[in-house]
Amino acid sequence: MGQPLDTTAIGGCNPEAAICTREVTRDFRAGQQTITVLHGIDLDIRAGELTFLVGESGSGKTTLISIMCGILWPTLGEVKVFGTDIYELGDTELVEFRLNNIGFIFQQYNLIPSIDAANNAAVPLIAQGMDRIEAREKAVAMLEKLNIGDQASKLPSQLSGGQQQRVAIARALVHEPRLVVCDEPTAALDATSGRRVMDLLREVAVAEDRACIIVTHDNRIFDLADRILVLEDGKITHDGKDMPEGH
Ligand SMILES: Nc1ncnc2c1ncn2[C@@H]1O[C@H](COP(=O)(O)OP(=O)(O)OP(=O)(O)O)[C@@H](O)[C@H]1O
Repeated sequence: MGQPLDTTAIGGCNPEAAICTREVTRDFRAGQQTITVLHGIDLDIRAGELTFLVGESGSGKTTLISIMCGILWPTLGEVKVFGTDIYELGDTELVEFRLNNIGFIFQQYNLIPSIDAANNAAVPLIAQGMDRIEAREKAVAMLEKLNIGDQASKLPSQLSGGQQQRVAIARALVHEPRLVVCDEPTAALDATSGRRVMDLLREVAVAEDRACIIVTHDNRIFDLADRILVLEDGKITHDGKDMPEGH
């Protein structure tokens, strides 16, 4: 943990890096103008660590994690996830790669309103082809770990915001993906529930062959990071175990 990776290996990417970005740039069109949101990001995310990505609103955090998990194409640059150059994959292969390797927790929970909490949490397992009863059992077990097992049969509309967020977290973790990417996973939670979510992320998402990236503004959990990256105006300006002075 904490050792700098040798970035001079194969194509600039160390084969041991869980995620490797090289010269990742992302532009958006705004009317007649082009705005560059990410400026040539070079990063190696190590397996076995909780990596936090922090930065002011608009600094590009969501854009960067979306690129890292295969849902937003970079304008330029290369992204490897566990050695796979994800933007070189065909559409179907990319969907399959995401399904089998990546769990997302986004700020919008995107739960399916017409099915209950357990079936929402079971979605990745069912998409992978698991029998529905077995998938539901695993989903309920994950909801129990998040302390909302008693809400398993409720529709999303019958749950509080924090409970809906935990269903979304259960859905992201239920298939034990190798990469878990979270945008503000504790923002809607009280301190105790937030700690529980972080404990679960460490349990499920941190292992020798797994990686976890968390975008957060929540200074209650900064002490739980193994590594903190600060993004300012689309550039990484800090990379260390602790927050930089003045933040
Ligand atoms: N689809 C888009 N079209 C145009 N501009 C966009 C688009 N997506 C993001 N942007 C712009 O890119 C910049 C970075 O946005 P991004 O959401 O990555 O920032 P962020 O650091 O995650 O912010 P926050 O903490 O508020 O979520 C912002 O100026 C935003 O307006």
